[in-house]
Amino acid sequence: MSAIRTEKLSKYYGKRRGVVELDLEVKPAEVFGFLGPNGAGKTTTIRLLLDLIRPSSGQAWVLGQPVRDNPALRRRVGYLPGELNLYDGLTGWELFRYFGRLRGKLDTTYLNQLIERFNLDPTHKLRTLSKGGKQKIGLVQAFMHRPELLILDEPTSGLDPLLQAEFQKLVQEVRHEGATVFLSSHVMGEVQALCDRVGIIREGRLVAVSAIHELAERSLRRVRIRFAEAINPKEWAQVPGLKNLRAEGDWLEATVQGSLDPLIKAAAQHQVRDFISQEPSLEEIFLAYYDGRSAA
Ligand SMILES: Nc1ncnc2c1ncn2[C@@H]1O[C@H](COP(=O)(O)OP(=O)(O)OP(=O)(O)O)[C@@H](O)[C@H]1O
Repeated sequence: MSAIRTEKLSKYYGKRRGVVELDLEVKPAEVFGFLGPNGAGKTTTIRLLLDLIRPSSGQAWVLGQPVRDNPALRRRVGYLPGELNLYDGLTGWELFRYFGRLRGKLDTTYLNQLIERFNLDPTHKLRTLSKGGKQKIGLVQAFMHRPELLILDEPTSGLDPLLQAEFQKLVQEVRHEGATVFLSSHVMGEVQALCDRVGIIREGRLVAVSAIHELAERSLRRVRIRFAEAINPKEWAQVPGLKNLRAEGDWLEATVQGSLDPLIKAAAQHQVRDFISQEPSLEEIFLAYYDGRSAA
């Protein structure tokens, strides 16, 4: 059984494209990252999976069941919406109690643990909280009933680095307990740190699904190294994986495809003053992906 499956799932808002013929499969107990630029269709997909909006055509199944008109299924799923504004008039506690009642039971021990881990004060009304404060409430309510599947829309947006790390730990824990996590993001680093596989959506269409290590192998990085003395450009032309190489005086710049290891080993033969490696943007990852395909 798949944790999530969609078959030719499409959604149009009038004539506007939401998502187009999406065939998606997420396996049980995997962490799946759904990656794409703004407006690509991530939120639309998530809302379709939760039956919050209806598809124009196609079908979706969650935990082996059709999502349509299936309130029992919702209790088995934890959902973090992109925006929690609907509940602005409630305090954190009120929101947790409300969701606890909807889902039938409230494990207060686990809830209190989560509140502590996210360093949360649930006594304030949501409208008075910062974006990060609301995000913490949203995360706690998504995890608090130990759902079998978590569907999280941009889960770390607004979280400081410490809480991002706490979130990553929590995801790994629930996954070890057998839960599946589906999360959307437009930040490559977060997806790389957390996910087993990633699907890339662009203009409403799923353009690639790949294991995270394959994506990293294909991705490009811009590297700049400054040495203690002038270097010989010819030496660097031999290093595998370097493209767009420029070597002048005491510095070198190159685009590296895949592993940085050969370049680092070559650089280690000299005295290095500075080393800058830029994470590729989503656009560069897409380009590397397409380059890889056309070369294959
Ligand atoms: N209620 C709506 N009415 C009309 N068009 C919509 C509606 N919701 C989304 N769209 C359009 O559908 C497309 C996909 O939007 P969606 O919000 O799913 O993208 P996203 O990948 O989640 O982007 P973001 O990262 O900005 O949240 C966009 O072109 C958007 O303008």
